[in-house]
Amino acid sequence: AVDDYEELLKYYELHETIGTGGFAKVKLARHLLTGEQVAIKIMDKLTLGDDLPRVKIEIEAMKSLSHQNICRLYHVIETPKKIFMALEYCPGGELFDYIIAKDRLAEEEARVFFRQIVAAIAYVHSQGYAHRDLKPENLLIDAEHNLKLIDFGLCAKPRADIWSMGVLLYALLCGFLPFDDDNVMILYRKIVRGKYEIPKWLSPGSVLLLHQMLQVDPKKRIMVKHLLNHPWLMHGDSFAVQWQSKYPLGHLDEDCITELSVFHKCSRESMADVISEWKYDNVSATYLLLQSKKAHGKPVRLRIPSLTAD
Ligand SMILES: CN(C)C[C@H]1CC[C@H](N2C(=O)NCc3cnc4ccc(-c5cc(Cl)c(O)c(Cl)c5)cc4c32)CC1
Repeated sequence: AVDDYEELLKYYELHETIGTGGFAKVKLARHLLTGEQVAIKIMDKLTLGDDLPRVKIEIEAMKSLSHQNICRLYHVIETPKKIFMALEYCPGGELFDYIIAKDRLAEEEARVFFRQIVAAIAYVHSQGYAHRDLKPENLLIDAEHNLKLIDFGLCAKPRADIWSMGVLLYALLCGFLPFDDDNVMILYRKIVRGKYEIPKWLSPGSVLLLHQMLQVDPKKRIMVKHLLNHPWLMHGDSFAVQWQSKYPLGHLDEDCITELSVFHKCSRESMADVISEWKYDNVSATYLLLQSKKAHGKPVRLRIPSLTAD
């Protein structure tokens, strides 16, 4: 249905499909005003069926999550038949494929990635959410080799992510899962039994941390706040994990407001008021993509629409 794409094509140039999620297709696109690449997650409401509430949950959660290790939502467009989400593009693909390609990661590289995962989860929990679907497929690698958490379709208010982070750390360090089986009942029994293989290459520090995270009894598991300055994460001269967001929603960037207010021929105050409404329309997308350009050392400049008509 071309008319469903009419609104999207006002603001983006669509390119090839770069991936498929469970009930979504993800296409590469370019935001016309800023020239920045984005990933457009395209969902058909009819085929979504009972999964529609899950998409609404993901959208509401992502609107309030602004963090350097969480895939940023820029724009939401809903038409009679489709839902489009313009998201931060991550050219490095899935962490899952990265681990497979390298067989397993050295402890130093695993530590750098795991600190980013702990920062993302500490931030998500500070906003009152739990991701609840943490796995290597849901962590993408951006252009600067940083991790970005995606797929908040299962997130909810309670907190339940520590054990999953233990499985993630095990996968980073070992290249395979601590509990695995094709038969789901056998897998379930392995999980509740809580016993897993400890390969010879694991350091004593990592064995201890895994033990503290993979406790079957939730009450015995380490808490996120104790992870932030855990000896394994602080190994060497590293400092505690800085989990706070570098881009809090409440703080607006002056340069981006200036460029937008000049472009829209309005005052900086009224531009700041419009941005602060966070409608996740093209104003939100343009502001966030200008902020991203600035963070990557690119000029905070918009393109004149007539020149983008080519
Ligand atoms: C669980 N897996 C199978 C799902 C796949 C879906 C395609 C993904 N993908 C690529 O395949 N190539 C490159 C690529 C680049 N930038 C992306 C940015 C955002 C998302 C994204 C974000 C959210 Cl929040 C979300 O919910 C979903 Cl489904 C996708 C995917 C990207 C991507 C990788 C994970």
